[in-house]
Amino acid sequence: MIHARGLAATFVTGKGKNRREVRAVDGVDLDIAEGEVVGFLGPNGAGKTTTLRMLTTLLRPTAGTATVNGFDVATQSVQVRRSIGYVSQAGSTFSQALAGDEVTDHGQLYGMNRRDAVRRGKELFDQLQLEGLWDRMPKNMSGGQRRRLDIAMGLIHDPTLVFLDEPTTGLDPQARANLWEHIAKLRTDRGATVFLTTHYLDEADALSDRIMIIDNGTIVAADTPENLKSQVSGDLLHLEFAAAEPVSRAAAQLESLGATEVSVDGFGVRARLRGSAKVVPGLLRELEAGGNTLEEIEIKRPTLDDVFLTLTGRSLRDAEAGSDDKEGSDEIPA
Ligand SMILES: Nc1ncnc2c1ncn2[C@@H]1O[C@H](COP(=O)(O)OP(=O)(O)OP(=O)(O)O)[C@@H](O)[C@H]1O
Repeated sequence: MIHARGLAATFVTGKGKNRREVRAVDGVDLDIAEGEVVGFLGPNGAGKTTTLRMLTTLLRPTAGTATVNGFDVATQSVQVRRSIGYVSQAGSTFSQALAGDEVTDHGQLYGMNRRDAVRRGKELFDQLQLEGLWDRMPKNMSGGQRRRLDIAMGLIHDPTLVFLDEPTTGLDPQARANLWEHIAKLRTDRGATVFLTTHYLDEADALSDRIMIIDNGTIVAADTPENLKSQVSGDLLHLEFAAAEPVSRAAAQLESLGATEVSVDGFGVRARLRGSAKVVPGLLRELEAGGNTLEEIEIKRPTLDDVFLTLTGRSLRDAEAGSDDKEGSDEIPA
């Protein structure tokens, strides 16, 4: 469905001695199979949107190659565009037209006749919980409704591959959860392949079969959410005892089981342990057999933020806080 090799985009900003090159995407390889939902995760400015714009032919790569649905993004942009759905970060609705007209016009842009576009648009309004909003202007809709309208526009011509750029940014938690359901249905109900960018860890985790993490224009990891979490960092284990005596024994036992970051604090022991579900029951049995009373046990599964931290040495949230704003410059691929 999508194959890219060495995809790169360099922007030139400023003039004269202020001239600067920004390597927004720096040699990305991608292989996305039919029916996959792939989450493209990374902090602000990591290169997500730029990659997406190259794959959707909105931006010509500075280097590298990519095919989408079998079409070359550099030489067959018309075929690529006709075969995909694209929902941009900014949305594609003009506020002065009625929602139904926008969707219908969009279908006609893709070569549909008006009757088919209206029929298909109404079907999508039903599926995306936009019933009754056909004659409403998008500017009078809620953020979640507008985002669902954007998705209806992206789906009007029935694409099998859908690109969503930060679909839930700016929505409240309820509207986000609602949109997640609709995104999940793109695959389950329509068999679509979905490529979505996000900087929300929970969103990538909840929706994706596979996650690709991009940082500074380079892919730093690509795997299922579960594999990423289990390979990169262990579960965080916290055992709390009723007395001090068993604490050091438990710590030694954890170390012998391969735990890392083992630390003792009062009557408690903390450690990171891979595959704790398999190891902890035996450990508890041994501790109990030795007459050690456990007051509390807590096991925290690693999050994607732990994964990002292990890979880059920064938390995704810190990376977000420290990221540059967009340059907003002339868009000149170098
Ligand atoms: N038109 C442009 N001119 C100059 N630099 C640009 C341009 N577009 C993007 N960049 C820079 O390229 C880098 C990658 O930007 P990109 O928008 O792809 O990141 P992103 O991961 O999508 O971020 P966000 O989550 O904020 O959308 C950033 O440093 C950004 O400032």
